[in-house]
Amino acid sequence: MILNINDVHFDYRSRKVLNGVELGVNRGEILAIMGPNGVGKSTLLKCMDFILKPTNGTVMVDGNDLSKLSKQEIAQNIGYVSQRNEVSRTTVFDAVLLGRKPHIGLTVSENDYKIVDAALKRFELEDMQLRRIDEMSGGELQKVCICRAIAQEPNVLLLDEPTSSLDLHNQLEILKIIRNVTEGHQTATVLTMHDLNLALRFADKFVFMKDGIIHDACDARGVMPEIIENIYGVKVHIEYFKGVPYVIPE
Ligand SMILES: Nc1ncnc2c1ncn2[C@@H]1O[C@H](COP(=O)(O)OP(=O)(O)OP(=O)(O)O)[C@@H](O)[C@H]1O
Repeated sequence: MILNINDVHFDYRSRKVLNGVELGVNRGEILAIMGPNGVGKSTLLKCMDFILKPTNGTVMVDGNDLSKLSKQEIAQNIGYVSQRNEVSRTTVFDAVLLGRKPHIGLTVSENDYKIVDAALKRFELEDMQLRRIDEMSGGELQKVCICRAIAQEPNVLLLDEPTSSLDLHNQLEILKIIRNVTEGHQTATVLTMHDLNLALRFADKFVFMKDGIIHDACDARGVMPEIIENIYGVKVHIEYFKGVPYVIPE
């Protein structure tokens, strides 16, 4: 496993949010963290990147305990895109180049520029590369932030609701890129998402959070109506179309 979370606890002062989370992700896999609002999905992603330090438990990346790594080593291993994208006055090009920061020595290399150019092309952002990110739409900015994380070339990519501002075309395109990168580079992606059907289409594994722990873990075919009802309190049917399961609320 490239990422292993063992017995992770986290409290915001007296408020207990994570209460012994266990999960693992293999190379080449996309894992979707599902669950209702406020259950702790974003908190768990932040603990996986040590933006928040777990009050107990370990996060292991590629066999390394995150608590023993420097900030730069963590950034070489883990890329994180927040649910709330921060806006500065930089251009799209500079914002994506920032993704190379953990790898850059004294100067930016030809290889760094090559990786940035390739990422911009992949995300169809070349024509926008000189635009300022504080003048972009929510969806354009979300694409730039994911593009930057891909240019970072991390072993593990953490994405908090990566498609929340994207139109249908961009949702599918960005998730295809994430799938291709995860499989092609044999890295791992962990994402949170509220759209069950989009997650069922792109993720390999699912964990459902409830009461601060992972309540259910399965692959797409293991997602049963009982799990959805138990987690969200909504009765659903699951139908298959072209081999992909779809969740239909009653
Ligand atoms: N900085 C903070 N200080 C105190 N409590 C917080 C803080 N951030 C989040 N919380 C609380 O911790 C709980 C988990 O929040 P978190 O953002 O991890 O949930 P989530 O599952 O990602 O929710 P959503 O699906 O709505 O994005 C919530 O009850 C939230 O109010």
